Amino acid sequence: MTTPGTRADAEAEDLDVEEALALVKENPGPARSGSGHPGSAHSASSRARGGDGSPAPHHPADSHHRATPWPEARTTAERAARAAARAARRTPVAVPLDAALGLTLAAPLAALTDLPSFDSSAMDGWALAGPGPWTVRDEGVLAGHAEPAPLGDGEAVRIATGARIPPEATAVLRTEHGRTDERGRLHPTREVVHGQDIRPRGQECRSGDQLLPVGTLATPAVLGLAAAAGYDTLTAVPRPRVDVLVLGDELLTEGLPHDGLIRDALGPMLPPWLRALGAEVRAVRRIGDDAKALHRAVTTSDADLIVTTGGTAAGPVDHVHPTLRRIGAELLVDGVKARPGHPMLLARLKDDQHLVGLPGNPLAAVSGLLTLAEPLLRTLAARPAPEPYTLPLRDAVHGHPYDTRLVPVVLREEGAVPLHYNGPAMLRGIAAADALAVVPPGGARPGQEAELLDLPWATGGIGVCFT
Ligand SMILES: Nc1nc2c(c(=O)[nH]1)N[C@H]1C(S)=C(S)[C@@H](COP(=O)(O)OP(=O)(O)OC[C@H]3O[C@@H](n4cnc5c(N)ncnc54)[C@H](O)[C@@H]3O)O[C@H]1N2
Ligand code: MOO
Repeated sequence: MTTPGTRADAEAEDLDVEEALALVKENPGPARSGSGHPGSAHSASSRARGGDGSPAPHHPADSHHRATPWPEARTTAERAARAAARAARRTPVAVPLDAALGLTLAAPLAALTDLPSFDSSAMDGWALAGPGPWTVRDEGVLAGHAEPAPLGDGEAVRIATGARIPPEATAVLRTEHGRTDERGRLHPTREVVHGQDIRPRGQECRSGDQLLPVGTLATPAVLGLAAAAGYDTLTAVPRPRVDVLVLGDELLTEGLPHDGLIRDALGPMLPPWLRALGAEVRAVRRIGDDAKALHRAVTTSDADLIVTTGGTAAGPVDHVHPTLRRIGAELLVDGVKARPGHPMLLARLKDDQHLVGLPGNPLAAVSGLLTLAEPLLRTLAARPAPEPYTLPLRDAVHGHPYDTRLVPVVLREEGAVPLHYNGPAMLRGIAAADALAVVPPGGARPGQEAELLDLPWATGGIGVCFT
């Protein structure tokens, strides 16, 4: 059976995606002070929040003049996605349940059946009619079997949990609450209440009842409920499609680094991470430092988002800016006051197509992923923004004078513990981390609250599913 919310009328379907998007709160902004991790045992303290919601100090160097403050960069990415989703008039899709994990419902989940759909036994035991003792039928009733014959007064039948209740039955007696005498008659060992252990048809819902609204995230439990309620497919906001372009002539895809060549760390890291952010990754292409190939790859892609890695700076083979200029792309974010990752960028290629340029340094790429790609993909996928939260930092963290720092931390009872090996070219810290702490310009004292960005595998939420 197909989801009833899948309508032929394209206009109506567009409205459904709009509706799903509208339900997604705008970025709630800076983390509230003293807000502990929503799902952790950490209690909140009451210090001022982390992040750099306050205006960044004036930067003296003009090298930095275009750079966007970190919080604003995230808001810009989210707004760009809202505009793109409107422009693209994206139509909801009918997705089989086994492929729908992590999608957002674009139609309400209305029950296609009563639940339970028939009166059923809640326990293994006997279905009874009238007061005992009862004569017990020879043949029992199992789950999934045809409707049993009606019971006469004083009659009982063996019944399994989930089996259909025979017509005229008045109660179910659990196996452990009945005994049969030498003549085979059944006696209760405790009082029998009318209707006990019978799940009446429609107890959980009636056909047509709304079970979940538009905008609900398809969690494993939602998939289970949808199946129980008769669905084979869900009507969902389509996953944003992403193409990944890995730049750099120095990159190897296997073996040990040699002769100045290094392993590509981003090709293996980005696709599963992007999927955890709600994307469908279609292609991962290694472009080298070839401006022509980059131009071709960008202009022939029909992805909602192109993610490039490397080539964002101003070196001789940094082709991202020249390519964007050549195709007349609009730079929405050209550098962010963030460390690592300050050369990250966001460009609008078409009304419904964007490009996120991640710096080549691997931790700088992570920073760009969470600063620009995460809000963009989350919004396109109509996923709700994670509730911002703060925790005290166990140790002091050096700050950049003007920029926000994103520092890998592990979350412990005593707060967020900053990790070493957090340089832009290093993945050793982030690979051991639970979250990134947002350290405001100027740094943080021990005990100071810092906003935290959870990593998808550490949230314990839907993000753990790298579908
Ligand atoms: N003159 C300046 N030079 C640089 C600046 C600057 O402001 N002025 N910024 C530095 C910062 S900060 C960063 S971050 C990088 C960003 O550079 P690009 O995005 O142009 O990246 P590349 O130059 O291509 O590579 C940088 C670095 O990362 C390595 N890399 C690249 N791709 C990968 C990959 N897939 N896996 C592993 N490692 C990768 C590459 O070999 C370089 O070592 O620019 C600074 N320079
Ligand atoms: O942005 Mo770069 O990552 O500071 O190294």
